[in-house]
Amino acid sequence: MRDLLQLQVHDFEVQVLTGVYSEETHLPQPLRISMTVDLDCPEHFAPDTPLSASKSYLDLKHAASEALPQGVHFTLIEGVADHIARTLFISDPRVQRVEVSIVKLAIAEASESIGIRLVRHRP
Ligand SMILES: Nc1nc2c(c(=O)[nH]1)N=C([C@H](O)[C@@H](O)CO)CN2
Repeated sequence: MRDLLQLQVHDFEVQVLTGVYSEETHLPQPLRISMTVDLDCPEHFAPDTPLSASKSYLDLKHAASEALPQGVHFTLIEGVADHIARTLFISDPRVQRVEVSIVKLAIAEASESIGIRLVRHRP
């Protein structure tokens, strides 16, 4: 089986303009975003291996916050997930697979989590 390095950020909350219905189209709403990125893995990580041998997990937070376009309304949260995946593929040729889960916090009636999971492979 091949070695695998996964970078992960879970339960990152961001405000995003999204929603299908007219009452949702004006105000940003909270999304809880989790991301897993599969990265080409070097043969060995020594104690002094620099960050350039891997990829910063902070890049995942950036893709799900500052890299999202300001003022753009995403009808579906699938569109938000797709934008995040594209940002991560473009940012680094070693990224082979991106998994993005999004929970739409504002629509829960009790403790349920409602949302989507998108898995993309490098085209
Ligand atoms: N697969 C999806 N289903 C739904 C979405 C969505 O973004 N992806 N959005 C909505 C509405 O915006 C809903 O959250 C408002 O109550 C419904 N279904």
